[in-house]
Amino acid sequence: MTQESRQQSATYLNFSQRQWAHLRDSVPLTLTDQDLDALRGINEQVSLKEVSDIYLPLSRLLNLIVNSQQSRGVILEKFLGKYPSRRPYIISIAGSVAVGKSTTARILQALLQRWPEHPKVDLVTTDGFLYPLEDLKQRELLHRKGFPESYDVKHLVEFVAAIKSGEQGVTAPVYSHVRYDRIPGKEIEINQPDILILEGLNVLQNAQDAGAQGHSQYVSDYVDFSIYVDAPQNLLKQWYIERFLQFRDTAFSRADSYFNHYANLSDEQAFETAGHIWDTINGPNLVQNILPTRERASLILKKGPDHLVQQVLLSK
Ligand SMILES: Nc1ncnc2c1ncn2[C@@H]1O[C@H](COP(=O)(O)OP(=O)(O)OP(=O)(O)O)[C@@H](O)[C@H]1O
Ligand SMILES: CC(C)(CO)[C@@H](O)C(=O)NCCC(=O)O
Repeated sequence: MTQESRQQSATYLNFSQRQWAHLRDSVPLTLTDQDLDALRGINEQVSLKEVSDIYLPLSRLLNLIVNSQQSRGVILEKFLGKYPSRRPYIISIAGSVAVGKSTTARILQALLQRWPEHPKVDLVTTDGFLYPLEDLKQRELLHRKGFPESYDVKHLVEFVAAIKSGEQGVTAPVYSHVRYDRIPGKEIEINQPDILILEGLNVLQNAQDAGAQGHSQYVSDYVDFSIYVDAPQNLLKQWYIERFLQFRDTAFSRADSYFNHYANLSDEQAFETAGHIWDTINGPNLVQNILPTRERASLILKKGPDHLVQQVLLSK
């Protein structure tokens, strides 16, 4: 047994893909045609078998956990004589660049919204809290994009704290992968959701991390349930390069794309360029700042080839 699997078996219940898929059987869950259309719109590459084997049991688990928090509200109501103010349940999704955090987050949002008890599920990515590109350039942090120092952590924590305390009209900047920067003047407004899904590289970071020190509070202080999407590093690099090649043929050719000059790269040049960005930025960030936070997660989804989840680890 490796040190990694020994550590994980001490703190996590370990399910194979098949064992996990069975856990949805106890409550029959069916998807309507409308649900299926919505899910296909999220990412055509995700198979519906994957949705029902992996994400439906996960949405069932989350539904049970959120309900238990709502029951706690009822107990407090009896004790206090009034229902405590609404506090959104916060689920975070962490993991490497290109592991599929956004896709996982959007699938979960769609599935959780189907449960009658908590229809309002909002989704925010921490990408919006990266410093603007100009600031990153001035501070010579462009080659550190995604590292802890490239985020406005104070702003991010204030945002999450305001949502958790039940405030209305809480806003966040919006990031665009095409522009490679936040969109000037554009904001997302969050209004007392039942559940907030917060997705980003840095959501499990805290004061123990060398690169993330110097703050009095962290996002993880406000998170109720955390998910880490995991995959072997060779696959992550491959997925990053594949996405880069896809973008070269689509988004990069847009006039407002930061990577517009990459649109005409040959296959070989694009492969080289993406591999270099991975080896110099995203790979080192994964090893130094993201992977060390994995075992803090309440649940780990371990992916293999084709993005298929092969193992699920649930914190004991
Ligand atoms: N479940 C899945 N099945 C098949 N392909 C997937 C799945 N999830 C993600 N992908 C593909 O993997 C790539 C990365 O996915 P996504 O953009 O969701 O990752 P991310 O972790 O949010 O990345 P980033 O941090 O760079 O924004 C995309 O090309 C996407 O189409
Ligand atoms: C925006 C982040 C940091 C996270 O999603 C990432 O996609 C990124 O831009 N990384 C920097 C290196 C690169 O261009 O991939």
